[in-house]
This record gives sequence, C-alpha cells and structure tokens, in this order.
Amino acid sequence: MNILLLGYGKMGKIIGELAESRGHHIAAKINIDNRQELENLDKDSIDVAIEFSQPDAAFENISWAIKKGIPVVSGTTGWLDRIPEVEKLTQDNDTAFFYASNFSVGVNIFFKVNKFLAGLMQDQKDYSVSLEEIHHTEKKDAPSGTAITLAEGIIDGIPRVQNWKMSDDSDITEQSVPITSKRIDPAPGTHIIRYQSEIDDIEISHTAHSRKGFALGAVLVSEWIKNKKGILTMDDFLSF
Ligand SMILES: NC(=O)C1=CN([C@@H]2O[C@H](COP(=O)(O)OP(=O)(O)OC[C@H]3O[C@@H](n4cnc5c(N)ncnc54)[C@H](O)[C@@H]3O)[C@@H](O)[C@H]2O)C=CC1
Ligand SMILES: O=C(O)C1=N[C@H](C(=O)O)C[C@H](O)C1
Repeated sequence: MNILLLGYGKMGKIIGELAESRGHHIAAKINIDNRQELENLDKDSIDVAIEFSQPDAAFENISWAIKKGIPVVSGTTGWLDRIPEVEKLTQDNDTAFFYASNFSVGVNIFFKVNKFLAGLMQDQKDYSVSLEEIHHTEKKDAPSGTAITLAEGIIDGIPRVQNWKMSDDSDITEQSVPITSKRIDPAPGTHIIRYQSEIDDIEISHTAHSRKGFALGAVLVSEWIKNKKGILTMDDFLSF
C-alpha cells in the first residue's frame, strides 16, 4: 500500500518503520514545516493517510485528506469537538474515516474490562470511582483521549455517575468521575481506574511499555480499511 503520514513525530516515525517492514511504501512524511509537499502529491496513488499530529492540527489534516477522497486513520487526541464535521465530510466525499483514542489491542481489551466492571459496580453506592492517567511530559492534551474513553465507559455503566472532570476542577460533584493527569517521562501511557470504599479498594490498570502497540494497531487498521467506506471504529475492526 501507499501510505501518507500526516504528522511525523514520535508516533509517525514508529508507524512509518513498521509499515515499511510490512512491505508498504511511505508516499510522504508530513510535519508542520513541510506541508507544502502535499501540493505535489499524486493523491490518486495514496491508499490511506495515517494521521498522528497534534490537537490543533488534526482537523485541518484530516479534512484535507478526506476532501481528496483519501481514507484516513487518525489517532490524534484532544480535537474531538470537531468530529461531527469530519463525519459529514466523510459522507459527502464517499470515503472512510477511522478514529481510535487508543489503537493498542491491550487497551481495547481494557476498555471492555472497564465497562464490565462498571456494570458490576452500578449498585455499589459505597464505592467512589476515580481515574488516573500518566504520560510523558511532551503530551499536549489532558486528560488523555484514552482516559476520556474510559470515563465514558464508566458513565455508560453507572447511572449515578454523570460526567467526568479533572480532579482539581472546582465544579466537580459527587456525580463526576475525577481524572488526575500526571506527566512523568518516559511514560508511554498508563491508565488506572480505582473504586474505593471504607472497607476495600478495587483497582484495574493498563500500562504500555512502549509505543509499539499503538503503532501496530494503526498499521493493521490501515491494511484493513482499504476499499471500506464510512465512519469506522475499533469495534468494527476487532472481533471481540
Ligand atoms: N490513538 C492512539 O493510539 C495514540 C494517540 N496518540 C496521539 O497522537 C498524537 C501524536 O502523538 P506523538 O507522535 O507522540 O506527538 P509528537 O509531538 O511526537 O508528534 C506530532 C507531530 O505532528 C506534527 N505537526 C504539528 N502540526 C502539524 C500540521 N499542521 N501538519 C502536519 N503535522 C503537524 C509535529 O511537527 C510533530 O512532528 C497526539 O495527539 C497523541 O495524543 C499517541 C499515541 C497513541
Ligand atoms: O500522547 C500519547 O502519548 C498518547 N496518547 C493517547 C491518549 O491521549 O490516550 C494514547 C496513548 O495513551 C498515548
């Protein structure tokens, strides 16, 4: 496949190496300082764009590719208020858009475990629930996209929990899941969910040891998305 990398930072580089090792060709590696290369690209030869840039650049990158009819696999976090616009563009241009806050298989199993545990805890009113995420200090957004997906799983599963807030937010209430974001190098991504009561605590966690799981997931999804149309997620890709 011919792959366009939109964003060539920590993730773009690992994705590029992995894609080449699987026999793919990288058509261009686009960063903030070489966006003019997009003008010279043969768009018809690109099978998929993989977009890992930064919150304030994601929408522009994604909409550029979708308007050219190029399927997009995006992992950038911190820009999702604009996803309805991307979904409309995807339909209007008859192409495909795939978003995941986390591409690793392990985290997607963890998402399911989180929902299952939330279901078990729905009537256990003596437990409070909280979330902690730990990432490297270069991360631009907080909380992480993964933490937001986890919080949404808890909100779906426990009726008394209605929203999420940063743990230091003055608007936090008993109906909120508090999220604590810590920035410690070189943490690639750790997420912890805690249910605490006077009697005992229950804790589940996922710790990424490197970025390889995120990158492999993005490449596998890119291979899978060829010839597909519409808005796609990890639930479409994974069989569990
Ligand atoms: N969904 C997932 O599984 C994962 C998501 N992420 C997310 O992916 C994003 C990228 O992460 P990293 O590679 O670690 O960040 P990074 O900071 O190492 O790289 C971001 C790159 O985007 C480039 N960029 C900035 N503006 C641009 C523009 N207008 N056009 C094209 N490129 C532009 C920068 O030059 C930089 O090289 C972040 O939002 C992060 O949260 C990271 C890991 C896994
Ligand atoms: O910025 C990162 O590094 C990561 N971002 C994603 C997120 O915000 O959840 C996924 C992963 O945790 C690494």
